[in-house]
Amino acid sequence: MTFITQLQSSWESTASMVCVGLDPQMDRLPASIRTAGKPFLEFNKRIIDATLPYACAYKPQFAYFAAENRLDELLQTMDYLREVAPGRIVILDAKRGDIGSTADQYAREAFEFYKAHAVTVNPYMGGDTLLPFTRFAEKGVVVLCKTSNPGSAELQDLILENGDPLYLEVAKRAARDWNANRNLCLVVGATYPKELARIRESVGEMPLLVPGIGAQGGDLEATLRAGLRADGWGLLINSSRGILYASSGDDFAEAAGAAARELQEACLSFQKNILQEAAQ
Ligand SMILES: O=c1ccn([C@@H]2O[C@H](COP(=O)(O)O)[C@@H](O)[C@H]2O)c(=O)[nH]1
Repeated sequence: MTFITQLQSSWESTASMVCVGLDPQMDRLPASIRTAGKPFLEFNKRIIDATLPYACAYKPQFAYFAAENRLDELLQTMDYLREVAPGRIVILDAKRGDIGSTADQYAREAFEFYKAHAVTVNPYMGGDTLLPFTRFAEKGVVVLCKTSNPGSAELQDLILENGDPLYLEVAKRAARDWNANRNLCLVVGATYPKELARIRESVGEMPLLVPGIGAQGGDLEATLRAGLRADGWGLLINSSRGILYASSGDDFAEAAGAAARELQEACLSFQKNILQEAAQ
């Protein structure tokens, strides 16, 4: 099954567009988990179990595991997700990008070693550096386009000779030139709904991974209005800290489940209103 088919099936079967970010940070884990033999794995398992009914996707962030020398726990988290969440999409957020020969190794790492359904990549070295990823035709390649951080305008909003900002050129090339295997998705921050609307207009039905809801303060309704497709899907709404650290106590898993549920319900409620308005 291709990534796009899997993603569509995941949206519809879970009735959710929520992607739970797995960004375990040692100093934010509850004391009872911090002392476990494999604290990141233990934490992730509890979070996954609690959020599973409300999530269509999970996004482990590579840096959190690498910084603590806990990549074995990332691998075990990936195994656990395959075991308990078979219908969910797993995106390895590693933001890879390098010359082709090295990118080949990054692609093998994401798809063969970690067995992710998709990986995030940085396109700013050029389209040739995406090929090692996109040649895995069944896998998803999630290309940074307009990122959520406050400084993303510094380079991504630079105006080109054709009058377009750079991020829009990236979106257009993704839709026109880089998507031969129909396996691309773009990253667009929820902190930039106007830009999100311009990107949606340029890329047709392409799925968009949208971080920035929760801890970064993105506007959920504006995001959905800007980016939902006519079928009511098309967006993966990521929240990491807003779900993982909804409570710092021993009730952290219940609190994470409640936060994921609240986000899922808010998405569905906005989705319903937006589709109803479009039908009028
Ligand atoms: O533009 C981007 C691209 C990636 N991210 C990643 O998403 C999560 C967001 O975490 P929150 O705690 O929900 O803010 C994190 O893993 C980032 O590395 C992003 O935020 N913006």
